[in-house]
Amino acid sequence: SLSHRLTHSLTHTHTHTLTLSHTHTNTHTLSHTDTLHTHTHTHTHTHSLTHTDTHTLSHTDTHSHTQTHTLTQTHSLSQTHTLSHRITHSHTHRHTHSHSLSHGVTEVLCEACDLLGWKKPTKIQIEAIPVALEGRDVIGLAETGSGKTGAFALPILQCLLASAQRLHSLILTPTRELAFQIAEQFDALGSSIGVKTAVVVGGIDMMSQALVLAKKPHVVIATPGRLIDHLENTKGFNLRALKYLVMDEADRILNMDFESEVDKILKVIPRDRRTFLFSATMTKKVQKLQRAALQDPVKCTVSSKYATVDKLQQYYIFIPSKYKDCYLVSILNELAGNSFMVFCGTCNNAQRVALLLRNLGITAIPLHGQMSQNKRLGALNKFKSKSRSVLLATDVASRGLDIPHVDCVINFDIPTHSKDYIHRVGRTARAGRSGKSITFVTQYDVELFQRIEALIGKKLPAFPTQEEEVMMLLERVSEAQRFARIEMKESSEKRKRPKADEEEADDGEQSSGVRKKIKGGSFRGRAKRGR
Ligand SMILES: Nc1ncnc2c1ncn2[C@@H]1O[C@H](COP(=O)(O)OP(=O)(O)OP(=O)(O)O)[C@@H](O)[C@H]1O
Repeated sequence: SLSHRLTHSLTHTHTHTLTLSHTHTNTHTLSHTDTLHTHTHTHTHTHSLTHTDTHTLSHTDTHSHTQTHTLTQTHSLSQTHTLSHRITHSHTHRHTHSHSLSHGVTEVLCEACDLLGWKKPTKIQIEAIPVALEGRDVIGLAETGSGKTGAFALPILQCLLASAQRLHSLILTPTRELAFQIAEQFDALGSSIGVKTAVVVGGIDMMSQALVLAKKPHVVIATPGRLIDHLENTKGFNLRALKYLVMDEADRILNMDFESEVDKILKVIPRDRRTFLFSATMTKKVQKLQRAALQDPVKCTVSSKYATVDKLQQYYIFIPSKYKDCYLVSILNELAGNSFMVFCGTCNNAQRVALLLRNLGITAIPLHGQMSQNKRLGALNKFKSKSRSVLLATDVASRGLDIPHVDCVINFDIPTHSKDYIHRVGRTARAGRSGKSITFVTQYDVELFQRIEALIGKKLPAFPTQEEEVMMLLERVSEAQRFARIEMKESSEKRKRPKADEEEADDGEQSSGVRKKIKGGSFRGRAKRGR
């Protein structure tokens, strides 16, 4: 009965020769892969026919609706069981709401956006999605927090809907946390159509990742180093059938740090693929962009120059280097009740300042590259769930992390690369919310600060502080500094000892408890202007 229906449907389609021949061309190209994929694509072919057919017939003939259903069931015989099954669902939907497509995004994905509370597409999504759906390569440049992830995830999901395939897309990101976050967004948008994702990042057991990869997910989200590891060492894993490559934070991925990794990856994925580059700051160096091997890309630029978000109030304070800790404590105290991300230049300083703040009763937690991956995720989750109000981070957290409730970003150590400034302050004032940033500028940082102002094309106002009040904290901050130094020393000795339980720095939450030696309760309770 199946074949009968198929023939029937084909007959129908034959009347629409134009569309059909298009589908045929497609199949032809695709079948030039290995045997396994020819198999999958045969199904895709079937599906495409159905698609064309349904689309045309649905305006006139209700009967064709049922027909499509049966045909798509054929499709679900392929490996991609769940996805295909849901595809049926989406098609059925399309019949009932054939006009509620938005910017070319199909109904079922629009519904997933609705569930996330995305009422209308953001500017970059309006620009990039239709172009990506046309099958073009895209360079997407838009300010922080403007929904770039959705701008590349939706077209990929839609492509998967049209022709389901395992190991279909690869998203490269510079940091582990960002990889998890992107996977969450793919899962949220794609769960109703059964999309399977895998996160492949360092700091996590290779074996368990290999098992996940053996299940052949549709979308792999990876940091470059660990992906290479798997490409080289995990049997049966390859990306030879890849359809989409995305470089998120593309300027960073195309940077020197990832040079050899990216080159290796590009060698083992098909040339005949789509490539998307997205970032809030993009390299202008054509040479670097060429490395991504884009084919006639369309540039979707939403912000002119390196704009920071309108709803972000940016300040600086000019202070002597030796009083930085004191000013930090004073500002955290003055703006108590908010959530802060405080950026430090080194892992060591992030750790030190976290201990110092904790000694003063402020719920602070560090996040940096010398912590174990478990601790890193733990710290992020504690901050996300608001059980810690201050996250002390290095630039490992400056890009991409989407934590909606961050009210204030403090550049405790000024960023040495001006572009990092844009990414750091972009952790607040996301998706239309407002936020504040304060950059500490010491006698040593004037030139760097001027470079930042030139990059963003703005002169920043000074953040108002009362010097005398700040200085009143000096004694207590000095005491806390002293204890933090002792704790740092203790934990570094612990690490040096053989058989230390943890090789990497921990987050200090289980540290020696020196802070208990500082008498009295919480710092805030006693501060002059505390609230
Ligand atoms: N159409 C939309 N409507 C409302 N919110 C959206 C929409 N698209 C994305 N968002 C939300 O906006 C937030 C920021 O999105 P996203 O993380 O993709 O930003 P980004 O542009 O990648 O930022 P960054 O440059 O910092 O990486 C997320 O919480 C996301 O859920």
